[in-house]
Amino acid sequence: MALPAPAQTPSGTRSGTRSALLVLEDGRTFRGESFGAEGETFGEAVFSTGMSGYQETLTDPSYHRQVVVMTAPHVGNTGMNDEDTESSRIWVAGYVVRDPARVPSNWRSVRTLDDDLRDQGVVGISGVDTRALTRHLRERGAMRVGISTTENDPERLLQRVLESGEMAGSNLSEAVSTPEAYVVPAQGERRFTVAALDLGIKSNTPRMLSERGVEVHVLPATTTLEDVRAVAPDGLFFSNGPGDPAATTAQVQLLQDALRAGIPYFGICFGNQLFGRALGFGTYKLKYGHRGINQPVMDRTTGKVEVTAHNHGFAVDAPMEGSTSTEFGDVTVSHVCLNDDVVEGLELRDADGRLTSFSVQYHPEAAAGPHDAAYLFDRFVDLMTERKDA
Ligand SMILES: NC(=O)CC[C@H](N)C(=O)O
Repeated sequence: MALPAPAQTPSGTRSGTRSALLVLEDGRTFRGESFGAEGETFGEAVFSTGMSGYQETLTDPSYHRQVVVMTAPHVGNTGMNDEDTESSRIWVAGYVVRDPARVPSNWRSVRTLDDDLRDQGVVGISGVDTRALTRHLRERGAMRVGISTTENDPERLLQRVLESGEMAGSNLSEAVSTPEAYVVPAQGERRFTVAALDLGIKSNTPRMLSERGVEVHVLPATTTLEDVRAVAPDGLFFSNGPGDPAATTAQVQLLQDALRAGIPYFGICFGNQLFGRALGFGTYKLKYGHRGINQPVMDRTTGKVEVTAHNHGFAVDAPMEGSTSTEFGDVTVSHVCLNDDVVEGLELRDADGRLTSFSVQYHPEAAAGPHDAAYLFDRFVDLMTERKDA
């Protein structure tokens, strides 16, 4: 017997009755219910395996132009709070969930996930078999997708999906970067100054540097070497960010100039890919990428395995064994993903074998995520300390 419909929707829950359509670029179609804003959206369909941290995922600028499919079946259970956002807004182009929380419950929750998606105009879909969708993306690879609450015909939506932009070849850094430079002060005594290029930076990165006595000058993506020098930095940092590293040239040149000037460098994710390109390696698109908070990585310099947060669809193509000599020094692959042997870190050493710069493909700032890799911020501080003492 069918249950009687509730007399009214309890406050804070989704209305969720309008139907929504999802069409992948190879024609596979899913039907579900509208979740978040109504309308139509397009992007690259990717899946994230994180069982928590949806607020940090949604607000990570690296997801710009991507439609995120959550493999965790229940999403929104702890609502949205005012502390965990990784930037000023939700960046995902669309959101796909199986079973949204009807009543969020957490002492910090101030809004529902549905409210925030709707208020920020982010189109989503719920009630989708996210296991089937994820398996499809895993087998066929990441691809373009459209979600619509206004179109009922899959063929017509497919046409628009095929007209939408591809991720490969997209340069998106300037679309997400800060328009103006700003400073995150060091906590306690200021020990170092770092110039941090914002290519889509997450709030937790300057926070983790500032906790280590670093004054962080967050600079726009269009920054020149003169702007970097004006900060008189002890180190240069390039953040995570959206888009195809192969479509980014100005920042690669800036990094090469900074390396020639002898400024120690640390890069995260997109910052690892641009470091790879600056050193002369290529980058390539992974079939479906790594997105989640439990990816095993080995630090080959210590042999230790860490459980890490990932969000990348591209990777650096560098030789796993031996070192490669470049005009900047000798490069080795310092970290590797134990799931699929993808390059997860690079290390540059001078002729005396001293570390001069390094980067990782994953997220030591890990918000949300395990904090196994936080030691990398200490490694950057140690590198700047050695430079200062030298
Ligand atoms: N999180 C990131 O920095 C992502 C880097 C790049 N856009 C990729 O998808 O691989």
